Amino acid sequence: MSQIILSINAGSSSVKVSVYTFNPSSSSPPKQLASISIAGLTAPPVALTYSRGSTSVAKGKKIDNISNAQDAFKSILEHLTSDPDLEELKHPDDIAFACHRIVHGGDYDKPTRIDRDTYHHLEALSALAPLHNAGALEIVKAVHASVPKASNIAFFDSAFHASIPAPARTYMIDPAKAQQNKLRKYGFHGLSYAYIARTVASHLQKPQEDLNIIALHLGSGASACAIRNGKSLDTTMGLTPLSGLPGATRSGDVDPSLIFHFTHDAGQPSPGSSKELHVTRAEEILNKESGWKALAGTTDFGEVSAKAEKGDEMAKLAFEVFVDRLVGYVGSYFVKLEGKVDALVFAGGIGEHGVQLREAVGRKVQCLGFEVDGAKNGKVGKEVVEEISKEGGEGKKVLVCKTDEQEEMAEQCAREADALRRPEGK
Ligand SMILES: Nc1ncnc2c1ncn2[C@@H]1O[C@H](COP(=O)(O)OP(=O)(O)O)[C@@H](O)[C@H]1O
Ligand SMILES: CC(=O)OP(=O)(O)O
Ligand SMILES: [Mg+2]
Repeated sequence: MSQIILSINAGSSSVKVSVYTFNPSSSSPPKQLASISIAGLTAPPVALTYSRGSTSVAKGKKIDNISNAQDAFKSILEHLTSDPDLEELKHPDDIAFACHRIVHGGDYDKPTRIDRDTYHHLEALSALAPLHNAGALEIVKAVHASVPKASNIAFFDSAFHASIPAPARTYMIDPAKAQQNKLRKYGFHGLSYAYIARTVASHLQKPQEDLNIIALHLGSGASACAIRNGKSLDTTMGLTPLSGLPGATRSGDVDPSLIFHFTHDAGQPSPGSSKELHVTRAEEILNKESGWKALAGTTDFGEVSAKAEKGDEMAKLAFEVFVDRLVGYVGSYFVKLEGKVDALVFAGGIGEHGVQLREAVGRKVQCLGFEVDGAKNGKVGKEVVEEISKEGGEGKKVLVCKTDEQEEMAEQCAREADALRRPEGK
């Protein structure tokens, strides 16, 4: 009999949920029934978008009285269970699995059922990533209360990077301190990179074990990943999602001593800090008050690109800083992969929609054998993976991949459903 999977992706300012059905006794992949999101939690208006199959039911509909991830999830569940046309999901008890994207998974390297012990482990881990894990854990609590029959499964954004070798994941600091405080590179966006590796291998008709790519996940948080033989070899985010590339509100890499010249309050708790959620002023400035919002005044990279084209100096600078850092990592990863690269892959909101960004990066990495075709770049369609490189060339492809973290969780959940399901009576 078919079962329902709810895939929940709690971002810093939005909650996205996709609903899937799958048959545990068949090997067919899960089928998406509906997709719903509430965005604008940190910068109102709060807006709901809902589609069922190919029907768009609501797009950016303003909703009131919601300001946190937990309330957003409750409202989403209410919308789904009260939609008369979503016949497979009439009651919370119809949900067999609730999949949660947890950004920081510490040493966890695979999907894990959340029981009392794992929940406490995850709470303790939040100290390493207070800005990223807190919303997701709030939703785990809400699901536990309102969907009591579901098996809750944690999918970690860091798990895909468990294969990064020691020289790339070690910081050159006192090893005893590093071990004691778990200070190392973890890496994030791993669900997205797992999806990219799987779908790009299939597009190139190669076994995933033979796939070598440089993948760029560019959304409000941005990172790059060198993938060798289908596994993560290195990535730009580190102990937390702050390092590496800049983002919408994140600085990316800076000299670590910069913050003491920026503010004398660097180590003080930020005004938004609470007993449960300890965030310093330094973390707040570098995570929430930097990036292209600081330089160009907007978190929307589409707007940065449009303003840059019209000659706005600060938007142009923000655009060029991003390109500068991106091509630096592409060069570095090209060397780490010893030049054996099947494709450069753009993904995430900016990777999918940023025509100017892809063109600008393409121009600078041409020396490595990647050539972006202007016409193809301008008309990327709806396929999961599309080529934007020139025919012929040196055989190094440039691709755009419509990555989907919710679908990746549903796929992995369906594949391992028997092992992940909650034992009877627990
Ligand atoms: N036309 C566009 N050109 C460049 N960037 C765009 C365009 N449209 C959307 N974006 C960017 O995509 C981002 C959203 O990407 P997404 O991967 O969904 O982000 P999130 O990290 O929130 O999951 C937006 O914040 C915006 O910066
Ligand atoms: C890990 C991370 O930065 O996630 P997001 O891009 O969704 O904020
Ligand atoms: Mg994202």
